[in-house]
Amino acid sequence: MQNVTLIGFGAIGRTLFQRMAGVPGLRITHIVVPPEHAAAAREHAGDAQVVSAVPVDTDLVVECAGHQALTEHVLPALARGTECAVLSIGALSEPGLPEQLAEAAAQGSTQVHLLSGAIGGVDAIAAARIAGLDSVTYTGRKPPTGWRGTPAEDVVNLDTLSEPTVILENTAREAARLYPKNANVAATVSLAGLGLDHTQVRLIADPTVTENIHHIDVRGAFGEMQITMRGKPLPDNPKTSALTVLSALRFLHNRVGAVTI
Ligand SMILES: NC(=O)C1=CN([C@@H]2O[C@H](COP(=O)(O)OP(=O)(O)OC[C@H]3O[C@@H](n4cnc5c(N)ncnc54)[C@H](OP(=O)(O)O)[C@@H]3O)[C@@H](O)[C@H]2O)C=CC1
Ligand SMILES: O=C([O-])CC(=O)C(=O)O
Repeated sequence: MQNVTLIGFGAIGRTLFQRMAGVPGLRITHIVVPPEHAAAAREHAGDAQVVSAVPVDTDLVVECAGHQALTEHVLPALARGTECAVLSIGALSEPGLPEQLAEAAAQGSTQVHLLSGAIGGVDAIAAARIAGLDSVTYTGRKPPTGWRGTPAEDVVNLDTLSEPTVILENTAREAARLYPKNANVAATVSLAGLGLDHTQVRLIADPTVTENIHHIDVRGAFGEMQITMRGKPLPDNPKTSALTVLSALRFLHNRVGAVTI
């Protein structure tokens, strides 16, 4: 039995926790939340313990909390030798953080896994990179509700928007800096491919759609690839596609399955 600690108990953490019930070979034993959320989290945590730090004897950590959790919890866990899987990939746009994660994992002789989250095709981009990539572009399109609480509110009036409107056209690094909760896919695609400074990103607020739509165009020595994902958002967080939870579940299933895919 592998003991798993979740960091974060928001839209992803709660859904993942519910879906993990009954998965053989794995159990979520601890959930790390900010102290002010501890009482509310205990109401939904079942037998898992709600704590403020990752326990030293956990086998595996899954982060679904945000930028701060990477420095506060993931770096020390890796340095102690605990394997970690990360969903807040947008946070890796902070200069130095990818190197810090790599150094902490090396110090602990373990690995940090950057999960594919809301997007598919990360395996293909990372494989194609080996032979050389010419261009990687990413377009993220969400309904106006998906942009609430972000700098998009200074660019357009989300309440009255009547047609698709580009709110950012820049590099993946700039997209992740300005829209950390909406540019995880941009950061993932970049880290698999040409890097944050060489991946072009367009973010669009679109009142005509109800899904989170991710489109990737990749060209290189391998050929070409175009992927469009139309992800249904989680009911608790319109910024987050439901597939993100499933990508973490896939990772966990692969930890214990005799065959991994
Ligand atoms: N890789 C991908 O494709 C995707 C990644 N994500 C990322 O996954 C993460 C979780 O998303 P989601 O569940 O939708 O977000 P939510 O905002 O619903 O939940 C995140 C929770 O983590 C808590 N939290 C923040 N900091 C810490 C910390 N240091 N330690 C423990 N808990 C903390 C938050 O508390 P509080 O509200 O008080 O801050 C909140 O309760 C986000 O970073 C998001 O950007 C999301 C979608 C796709
Ligand atoms: O669709 C999602 O789940 C989240 C998203 O756009 C992103 O963070 O890039």
